[in-house]
Amino acid sequence: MAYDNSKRANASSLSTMYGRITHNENSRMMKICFCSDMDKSVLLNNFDKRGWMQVTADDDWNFYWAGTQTCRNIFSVDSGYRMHDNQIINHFPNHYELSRKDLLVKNIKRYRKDLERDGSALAEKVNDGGINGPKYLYLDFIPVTFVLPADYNMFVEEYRKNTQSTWIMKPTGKSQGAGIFLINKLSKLKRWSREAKTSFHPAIGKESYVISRYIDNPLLIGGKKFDLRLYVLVTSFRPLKAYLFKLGFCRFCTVKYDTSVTELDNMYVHLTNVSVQKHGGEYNNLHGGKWSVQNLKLYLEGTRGKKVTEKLFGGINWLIVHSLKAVQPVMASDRHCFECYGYDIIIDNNLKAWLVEVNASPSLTSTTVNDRILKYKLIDNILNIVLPPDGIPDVRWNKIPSAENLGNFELLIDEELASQTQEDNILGSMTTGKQRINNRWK
Ligand SMILES: Nc1ncnc2c1ncn2[C@@H]1O[C@H](COP(=O)(O)OP(=O)(O)OP(=O)(O)O)[C@@H](O)[C@H]1O
Repeated sequence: MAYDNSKRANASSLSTMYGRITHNENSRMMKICFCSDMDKSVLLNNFDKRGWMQVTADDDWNFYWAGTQTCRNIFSVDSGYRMHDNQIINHFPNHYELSRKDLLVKNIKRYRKDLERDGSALAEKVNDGGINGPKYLYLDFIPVTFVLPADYNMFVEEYRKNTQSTWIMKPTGKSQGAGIFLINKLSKLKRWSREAKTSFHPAIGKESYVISRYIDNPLLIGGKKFDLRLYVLVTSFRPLKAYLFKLGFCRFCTVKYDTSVTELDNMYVHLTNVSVQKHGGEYNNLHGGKWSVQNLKLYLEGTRGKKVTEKLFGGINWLIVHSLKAVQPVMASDRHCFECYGYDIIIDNNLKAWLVEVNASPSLTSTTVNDRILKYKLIDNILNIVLPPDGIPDVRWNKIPSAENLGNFELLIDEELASQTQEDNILGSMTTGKQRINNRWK
């Protein structure tokens, strides 16, 4: 879709009907015009409930729930499109700095290096005697990852340090488990490269992949692997303002976890994506292999204790905040934008949380009744946070929602409100005092 200013002129039919929405008394009577690339009931029902009117992208919209590509088009220099103060949109133009697997890793690695160079205590390293050398004490929350083909030689070096490790290969440009496979031998990677005609020679390779150390000791419940899907709303990157939706869920594999080599290609054992699991014979349509985060918390408090459970969830908040801080310098923090990210997190059996991926367009498809309720609430709560108290999109608003408008979201960080305090709180909920911080990550 191409955008140009002439389209804004074409939008006059609606503008004259309702008038440009401005912050005067009349505006309170006016309808909000929304545009959506997605035909999802959880979205449309929410807009409908608010009495909003659907318009096309060529009209003068106030609120756009767009696909990532549409958003990039709108912000592209070529489009010449200028948003006015009463327009907001659900993506940051370069969200891919966080949501593309290779860029996420690159940004986190750079963030750690920058902190290290600045002598920050956050970049402290510890030598746990492992063959892989010193680890970051507080920022070791992504599995060791390389981008292929660019980092092939570095990967081989790492692989040779421990040839017993399993690795997971993921194409950077795909989702829903497509093209993912596990390897436990370099020869398997080489064979695949030959068969797929994909060269891992840095100068020749075309499609890019990430290869990550496979977390082979996931926390199992009922013998099955699961990951967490958490929703994080960012309303600004500079200053950073982020909220965590408390109603996340676990997504379970349908087949019991099994590390034997014969099961390495069995994706029902290893990949937690619903898009993969729903094709399995064991998939349950009623609960969809999902469990609420609240249930997980109760289960962990009962089986492992309250303290370690709190520490785990503090650690999750910590990794979310620092993944956002890692992309903060490179994100175009346009005031018209907000974004709801789907965080995929795996917990290992030592109750350590690992960030697997961040999705910029988490699925709004509902696979179960509970799913529909949850996603409807998610959208409702997002709207309450991104809209000023009078409900009219306005980029001049200070983006400080009232406590009652947070709904099921909790504030993770608002650098404008109290920069250090919240970070301390997050760290504090993981542990208190330096010594205990050290213990946390040992
Ligand atoms: N390093 C890892 N260790 C263990 N399991 C992993 C690892 N990376 C990914 N997985 C598993 O593979 C699944 C798919 O990985 P990932 O989410 O990165 O890919 P995707 O296909 O892009 O998924 P999505 O549709 O969520 O975008 C994860 O949900 C998780 O179950």
